[in-house]
Amino acid sequence: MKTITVDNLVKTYKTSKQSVEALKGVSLAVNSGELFGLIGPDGAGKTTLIRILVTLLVADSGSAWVDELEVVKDYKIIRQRVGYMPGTFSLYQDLTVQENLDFFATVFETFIEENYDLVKDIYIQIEPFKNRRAGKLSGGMKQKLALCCALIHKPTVLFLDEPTTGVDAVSRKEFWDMLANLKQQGITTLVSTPYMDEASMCDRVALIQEGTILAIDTPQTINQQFNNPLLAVASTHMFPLLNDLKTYDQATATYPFGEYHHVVMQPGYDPIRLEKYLQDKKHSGLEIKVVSPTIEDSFIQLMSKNRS
Ligand SMILES: Nc1ncnc2c1ncn2[C@@H]1O[C@H](COP(=O)(O)OP(=O)(O)OP(=O)(O)O)[C@@H](O)[C@H]1O
Repeated sequence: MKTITVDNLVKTYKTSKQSVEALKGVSLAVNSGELFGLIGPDGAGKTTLIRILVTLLVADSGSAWVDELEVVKDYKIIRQRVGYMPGTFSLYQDLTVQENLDFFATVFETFIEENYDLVKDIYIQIEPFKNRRAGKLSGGMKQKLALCCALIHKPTVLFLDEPTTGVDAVSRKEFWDMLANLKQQGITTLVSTPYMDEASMCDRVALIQEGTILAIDTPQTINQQFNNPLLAVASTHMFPLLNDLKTYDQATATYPFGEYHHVVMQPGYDPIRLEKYLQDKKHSGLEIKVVSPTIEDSFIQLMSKNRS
């Protein structure tokens, strides 16, 4: 069963100076119980799509359904069924943790105790700070409180807009563990993120760029479509190395990747010729190794194909 269906959505923002086509005919479907990632850089259209699905924004054309309800016609019922965590911290900074929770529970005419099983794991982590004002929490704790508030009425579908942006690595990991737990409880989640490495935590992902979906599949399947040889290259001077690799005729793409530069090579490239080329350019401490593509490499390839 599909819990979210998006069919050819178009949304253009018009200002007096310019017109921005934020969604250029986006279609996708999220299965019931799925943890679905919407992955894309800043400005890709993630927030626009989520805001249409949670009924806060109306598309110019196309249609969308959440929990088999149409987003424009059935907006009132959808608002009761979904949990939504916007990208910017949207809780009351001057209220304490407990007061924020009580407030959201009251709005949805429920009590924390009523759906305690659902929020228990998260609530336990924020409980020690329950008398602290929300504005004084760390980034990771703010995210946990916002997630708890979004879950308080036991939604069937959860929409999370960049919940891990600006959050430290440990809190990011904890957050994804919480999402995996919610999946066990049958909640369908659509989560957006600019971090490509987070794709591997999702059942399926859609890669979005400039309002266009470039791929929708499991992270594994997307990765299998990367079929060029890939090298990781390092030397003592990484910046000139990057420039020299970019101008090498058998390299189709070069980009910094952790401690190395990743270089996508043409099929049948000559490894000895590459090494000689870099030695002639006076690079010392050269390290060249063949590596397997990560999901990030696959996304970078898909995005550069879309741009060219
Ligand atoms: N209210 C608005 N008025 C004009 N342009 C807008 C408005 N909201 C978004 N945009 C533009 O629409 C495009 C898509 O923005 P959107 O916020 O949906 O992207 P995003 O993937 O969520 O990225 P971000 O993380 O930067 O929010 C961007 O070019 C953005 O500048």
